[in-house]
Amino acid sequence: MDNSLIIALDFANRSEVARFLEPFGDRELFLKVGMELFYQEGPSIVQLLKEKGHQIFLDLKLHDIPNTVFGAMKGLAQLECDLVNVHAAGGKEMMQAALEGLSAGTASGRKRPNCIAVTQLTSTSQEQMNKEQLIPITLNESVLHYASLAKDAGLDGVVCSAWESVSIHDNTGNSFITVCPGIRMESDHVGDQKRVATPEFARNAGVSAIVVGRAITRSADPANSYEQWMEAWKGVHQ
Ligand SMILES: O=c1ccn([C@@H]2O[C@H](COP(=O)(O)O)[C@@H](O)[C@H]2O)c(=O)[nH]1
Repeated sequence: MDNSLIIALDFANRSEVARFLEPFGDRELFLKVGMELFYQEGPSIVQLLKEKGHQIFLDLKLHDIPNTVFGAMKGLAQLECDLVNVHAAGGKEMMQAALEGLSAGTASGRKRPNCIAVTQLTSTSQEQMNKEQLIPITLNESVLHYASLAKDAGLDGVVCSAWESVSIHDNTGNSFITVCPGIRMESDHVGDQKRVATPEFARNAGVSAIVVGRAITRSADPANSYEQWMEAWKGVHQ
């Protein structure tokens, strides 16, 4: 997990994924399969990508009653992904059920996937949280609260913005994973993201892994773009 750059495969189907991955050749990557791709292609897309040696973050953000999340995670565990997630807003009991489901579905002798909780989506602003979610505290406080809840539930880390990573690590310890989307180069379009940060900022904030989607997937030269992102993220020439 440490210092990974996870590419968000926000594509509609496997043909688009194959076209995107073609220029990377045999390079083994850390790939995120989210709702768009999974709902179209189902579990077989995960199996296909794993057979090619890629690590997988299955980003389905489960949020339901504990019993349902238990059953869903038990099934998802059989895909043997590296990382899965839930929404912390589902509560501590739901997060514990997610872990129990993962353990129940993981074959004996295998390590269960890491499980992390979304705190506040990186597309959420302070104003939106206060006015729409009616949470009358600062966004940073809300993120820290959800991170503590996730830690108490036994989860391995959280999804947050790079801006919150230092305070989360201060509160929960450095081994608690912070996975951060909303990463942009200075010149990139922010789009629908609200809490954005550059890869350099994320590195200096001790972020465990960054998630990069459109800046790479919509690039005219994705393999070259990936190299540039890796340089910016790691701070060295690969
Ligand atoms: O809080 C969150 C949780 C998940 N995401 C996901 O990350 C990528 C970001 O894509 P970009 O194109 O780099 O903006 C996308 O798949 C989201 O579903 C997030 O952005 N924020």
